[in-house]
Amino acid sequence: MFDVIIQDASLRFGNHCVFEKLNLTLKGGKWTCLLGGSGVGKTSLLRLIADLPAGETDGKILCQDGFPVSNRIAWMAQQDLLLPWFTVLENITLGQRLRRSWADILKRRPILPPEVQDKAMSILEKVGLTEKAHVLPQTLSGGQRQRAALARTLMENRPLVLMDEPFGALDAITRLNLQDLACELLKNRTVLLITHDPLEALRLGHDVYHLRGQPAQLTDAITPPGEIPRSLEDNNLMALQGKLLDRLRHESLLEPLAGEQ
Ligand SMILES: Nc1ncnc2c1ncn2[C@@H]1O[C@H](COP(=O)(O)OP(=O)(O)OP(=O)(O)O)[C@@H](O)[C@H]1O
Repeated sequence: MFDVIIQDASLRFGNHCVFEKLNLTLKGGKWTCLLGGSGVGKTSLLRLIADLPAGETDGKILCQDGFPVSNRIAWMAQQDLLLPWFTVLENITLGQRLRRSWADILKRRPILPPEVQDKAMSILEKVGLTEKAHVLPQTLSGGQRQRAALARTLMENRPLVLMDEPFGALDAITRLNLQDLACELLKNRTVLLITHDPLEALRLGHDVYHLRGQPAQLTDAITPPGEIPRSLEDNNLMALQGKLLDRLRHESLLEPLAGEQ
């Protein structure tokens, strides 16, 4: 487990400075949650960490252990990005399929070696999708599709997991269940989760940040007490949610006022 240090990150699209000299440490093996209004720069920050930038960028992404961050990242998005013509099993082993070498192909090695297939089936069992391994994604519910996407993320077995509103489109109960499942299965990974839901951030985040303004800046971290996923019956959580909602609402009320001046 290693910290990921984002140092003096800047992003600009022409005259639009999204953020400038932004600093953030993702603690090793912990969940960092990021809230913020639409268009403030959350996804852009994720893309910058994953080295998928658009626009002019600056700054450094450092791993505490000195190794580069590339090849250590798994990504989970709001859209499950399952390929409709592949079965669930084929989808979750997509990375392994795409990384087949010419030698594997020329030597006619199986597309999925037995050990990869076993690992995939064991992950599908963990996310409760054993029965769905050989069906197409179109036959799955929204929650099942996101569980398949989580399984694909787990197949990649990367220490740093970047999640861009992965539960945003789900109903409240499915969302809570998937939050619990993700917490269990991503234990000891370093996770950066973007969400619009303060309760989700407070249930899952060891550190919760709010990105606001233009150029965007991070507020100080909120560090709710207790293990994650935190219980909904935790009074602390509800009190913090109230404060955070107030802060987020205050920001959205300020925006049109600033525009009027
Ligand atoms: N390729 C691009 N070219 C120009 N501007 C861009 C590009 N990508 C993003 N932007 C701008 O950068 C800003 C930040 O976008 P970003 O997608 O990071 O926001 P966000 O906080 O993730 O928003 P949301 O919560 O709505 O997804 C926005 O103003 C957006 O219009």
